[in-house]
Amino acid sequence: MQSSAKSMSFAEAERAVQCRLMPFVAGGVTLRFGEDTVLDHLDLRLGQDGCTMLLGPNGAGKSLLLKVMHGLIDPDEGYATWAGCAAGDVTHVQSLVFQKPTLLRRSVAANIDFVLKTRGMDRGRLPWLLDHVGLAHKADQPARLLSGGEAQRLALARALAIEPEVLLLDEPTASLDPASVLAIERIVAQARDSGVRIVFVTHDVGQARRMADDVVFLFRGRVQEHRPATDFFRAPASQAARDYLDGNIVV
Ligand SMILES: Nc1ncnc2c1ncn2[C@@H]1O[C@H](COP(=O)(O)OP(=O)(O)OP(=O)(O)O)[C@@H](O)[C@H]1O
Repeated sequence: MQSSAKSMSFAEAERAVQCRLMPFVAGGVTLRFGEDTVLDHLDLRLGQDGCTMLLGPNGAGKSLLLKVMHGLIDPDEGYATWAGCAAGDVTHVQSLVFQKPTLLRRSVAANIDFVLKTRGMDRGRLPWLLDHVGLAHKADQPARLLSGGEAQRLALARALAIEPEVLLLDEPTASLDPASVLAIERIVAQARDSGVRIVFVTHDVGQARRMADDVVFLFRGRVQEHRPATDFFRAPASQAARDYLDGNIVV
């Protein structure tokens, strides 16, 4: 029998390693809490590859948008789809990592193994995952004894354990020291290079410059700008983005 790889054209083979969940398309996404409209007719389209950095001032709606993308919150109006599928139907091929990881009161290794087991993944990947995030030497240590940076690396290992097509990151390096920040960025960049689509919320403009392929700038629940990173950082189009990058207060 001919192998499927051999029967594919080059273009088909190239498509096969791309993320099958893309594009992400949001149209008219509106979310209200009482009188407050926190996402306001938000439109967004994310293409096939790379790392999208989601920037914007406090309260702009970045975390809520990630939750809508991950199907944790249904908008009051509008739609959010991944390759045409409702966000809530594809959570099994997405991982969401928060600023403060919630770890099980077990060993480092058991935290990862739990995910592999419950998701029916190959448990033989455990040593590779531990090594990949630089925690092999801490495998048997209780997870609660990890430093902040190590705990976040463990959270990333668990997120990667399911072999996600999309990795959503909500300020994963806030409050980490520079070396830990770079360690996390390296792991995320490797995931991106292996075809995982990344959407990354940060307030660290240096990090955004290092990591971004494109930038979505959110302001008052709307997408104010969505542009290639080089264009955005060279000449942000909106006053709000200019103020944000200049460190002026924009609320
Ligand atoms: N459960 C909730 N009930 C009421 N208001 C909420 C709720 N969750 C979020 N909000 C409000 O929605 C707005 C957007 O919140 P969100 O957490 O998405 O902001 P953000 O851009 O991630 O901000 P930050 O940079 O400070 O993390 C904020 O004004 C917040 O107070």
